[in-house]
Amino acid sequence: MKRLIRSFGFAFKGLRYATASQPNFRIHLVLAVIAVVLGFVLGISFSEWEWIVLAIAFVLVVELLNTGIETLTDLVSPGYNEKAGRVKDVCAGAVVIAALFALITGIVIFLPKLIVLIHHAA
Ligand SMILES: Nc1ncnc2c1ncn2[C@@H]1O[C@H](COP(=O)(O)OP(=O)(O)OP(=O)(O)O)[C@@H](O)[C@H]1O
Repeated sequence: MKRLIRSFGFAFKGLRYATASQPNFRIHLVLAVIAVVLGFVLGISFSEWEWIVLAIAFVLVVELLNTGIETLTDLVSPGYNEKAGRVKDVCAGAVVIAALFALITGIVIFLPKLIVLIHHAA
């Protein structure tokens, strides 16, 4: 049990580091909060919540792995190295794919409901 609590402590240290050092991670956290608030306000269904939670977790996990690999790359190759650059570019590509997935999920779920809401308000 003590080991488990210690492991959670390290994990939270990693999350704190990513939040403090990565502006992109903070932006994704803010967008996640906005998506959750919109989910409650628009009263989305259970299966829609599943997609939103999946999209949020997917983006944050990919962003964390990107941060970890970036840090490791800087450790292994502090100077200029073409391959180090390629590693970071590929990881950045993974973040873009995850973010696009989340954006499309958000549009598919929220946009029709927002349009109905705006029509009712007008
Ligand atoms: N050691 C290196 N050798 C060659 N090119 C590098 C190196 N480090 C970074 N680069 C290039 O610069 C780009 C930006 O790298 P950087 O380390 O600044 O990450 P970043 O995009 O600022 O990431 P983040 O904003 O998530 O911290 C990389 O995608 C890569 O193309």
